[in-house]
Amino acid sequence: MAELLALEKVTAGYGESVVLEEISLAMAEGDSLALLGRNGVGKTTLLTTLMGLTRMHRGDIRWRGGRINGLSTHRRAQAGLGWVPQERHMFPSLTVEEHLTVVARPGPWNLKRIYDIFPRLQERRANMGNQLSGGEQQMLAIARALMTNPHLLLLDEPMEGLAPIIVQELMRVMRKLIADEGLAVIVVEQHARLALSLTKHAIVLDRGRIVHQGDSESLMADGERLDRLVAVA
Ligand SMILES: Nc1ncnc2c1ncn2[C@@H]1O[C@H](COP(=O)(O)OP(=O)(O)OP(=O)(O)O)[C@@H](O)[C@H]1O
Repeated sequence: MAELLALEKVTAGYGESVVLEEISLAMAEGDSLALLGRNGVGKTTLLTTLMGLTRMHRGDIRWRGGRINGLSTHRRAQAGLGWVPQERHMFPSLTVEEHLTVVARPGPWNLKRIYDIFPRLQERRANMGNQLSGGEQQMLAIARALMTNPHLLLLDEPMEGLAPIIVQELMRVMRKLIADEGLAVIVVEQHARLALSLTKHAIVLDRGRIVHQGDSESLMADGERLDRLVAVA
């Protein structure tokens, strides 16, 4: 499989402060990566660095063969990086359908396919952004990123604060996206086992450095190691 994304010794942070140190990783087209680690170790910062929102001190980011270090967030989104931020960023004055249509770009994902995969959003198509439950907002945040027809979806704690039944529904959708649609994803998750069950590969960060890199299945099978690395309950 062709290389989709590669980070080479990326050191990045905010202003003078360094949060990520010497991060190197590579993903192929259609690959899926769980990004794990305790609170505050730099997982969100890694996603925002991919989107060009932090200060890169050193290193290179390669995207589909070209260096993108200097590209703006907007250009990265145009190049196929789809970001679903933790805060979801819904607009109170737009309907569900407007959230989806304003960002639409040509490609396999369109309104019909989005409504097929998220029937709940079709039911809510005329509701405003501030009239949605937390679960519906998360579905809309993912759907909106899909409407940009990304080559890689970056998901920042998609399950956070959601009821178990909604988590199940989102897991079903994400499994479909990854396994059936072959969409490449990076998923940051506090629920390590959920993220590992979805993905092929896993990375664990600690204090801004990669402390484990391997396939998700073996990390899942080694519960003791997993608990030690991410301190899950
Ligand atoms: N905008 C910012 N400006 C300065 N420092 C920041 C900023 N955002 C995050 N940090 C710092 O960067 C470090 C890593 O934070 P980050 O949010 O990337 O971690 P995380 O692993 O995603 O944690 P969490 O699971 O709590 O979201 C923390 O020390 C945090 O205080």
